[in-house]
Amino acid sequence: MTQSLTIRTPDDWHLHLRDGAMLRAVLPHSTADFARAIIMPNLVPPVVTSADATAYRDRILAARPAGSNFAPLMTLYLTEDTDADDVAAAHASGLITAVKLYPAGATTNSASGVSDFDRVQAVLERMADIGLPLCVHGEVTDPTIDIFDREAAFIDRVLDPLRARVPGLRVVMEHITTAQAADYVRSADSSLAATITTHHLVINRNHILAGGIRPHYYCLPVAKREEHRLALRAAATSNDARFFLGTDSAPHTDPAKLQPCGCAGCFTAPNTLPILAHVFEEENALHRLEAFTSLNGPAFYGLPPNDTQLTLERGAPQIPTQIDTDDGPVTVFDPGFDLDWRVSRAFSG
Ligand SMILES: NC(=O)N[C@@H](CC(=O)O)C(=O)O
Ligand SMILES: [Zn+2]
Ligand SMILES: [Zn+2]
Repeated sequence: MTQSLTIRTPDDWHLHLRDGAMLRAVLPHSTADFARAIIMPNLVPPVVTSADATAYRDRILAARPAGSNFAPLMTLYLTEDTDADDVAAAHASGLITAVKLYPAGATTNSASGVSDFDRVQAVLERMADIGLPLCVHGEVTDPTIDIFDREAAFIDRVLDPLRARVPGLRVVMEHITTAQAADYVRSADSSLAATITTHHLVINRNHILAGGIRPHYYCLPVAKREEHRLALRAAATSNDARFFLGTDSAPHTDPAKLQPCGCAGCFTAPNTLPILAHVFEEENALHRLEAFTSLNGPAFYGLPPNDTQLTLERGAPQIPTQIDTDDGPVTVFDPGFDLDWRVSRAFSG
């Protein structure tokens, strides 16, 4: 039985850090295990301009624990009024790594997102020209489409036409939850990739709804049938470079989750690596964990992999069930099984 595994330090290609007290409380849980992360821009108000991104990046840098070199890779929130010149300048200066597309109304804080795709065509064409990736929350917002079908419908109705209208645009389908999304990524060329979350490798929709409703498992896109979870496991452990980790760690306070209309999001930053080691070991794919967490993402984004290392070792990790923030407690995602891998802190700085 493998007792330890040393890999290049992972990156998180989809992370919500929030702001203020929440940022200060959750950030150390990412800086402990990850060297870089793509920072989601769905603050209230959203991170829309390069000036917004500069200010947010500075708040993140200021909130890092002493000695941390964690690098926030900033994104801009695409709106129908986004200025292509501002985006191009933010890319040229190295400020941003991607632009994020939220269909208006699809998820948490997406009201400023896109309804009329004609209005973002020029920005997308400019992004294709300069090689700046578009990260996509891939769900249709048509209320007549069943929530469990919204990702698959998005591929046919929105994403495939959009990619055809903007040839060369590099796209990341974020937090994929279906076999259809994994198949679509495989069917495309290397301009298309996908992030897969920690929790979607662990739960299916029964975990949310059977035997009582479990708000802490509610996230968007909502977890689907078991066959889709298995398809995501197959994709994540396949060594296909188009699939990589984006935790979508999305903290909300317990009062915000545990109410008649609770918020969507799972907080997975503290225990993602122990959970992934468990999942990859179950799939006899521990030797492929590094590609998923540390190699495929940098390759897609044209960045070098980290030159530092992280060691996972056999043993129960010390992970709180809940963390305290000045905004209220935040519950850590419970995988529903005992963890037998932990990050070795012996050599970490
Ligand atoms: N995934 C979620 O359920 N929630 C995210 C938004 C998102 O990534 O869609 C959040 O910001 O809380
Ligand atoms: Zn999303
Ligand atoms: Zn997210």
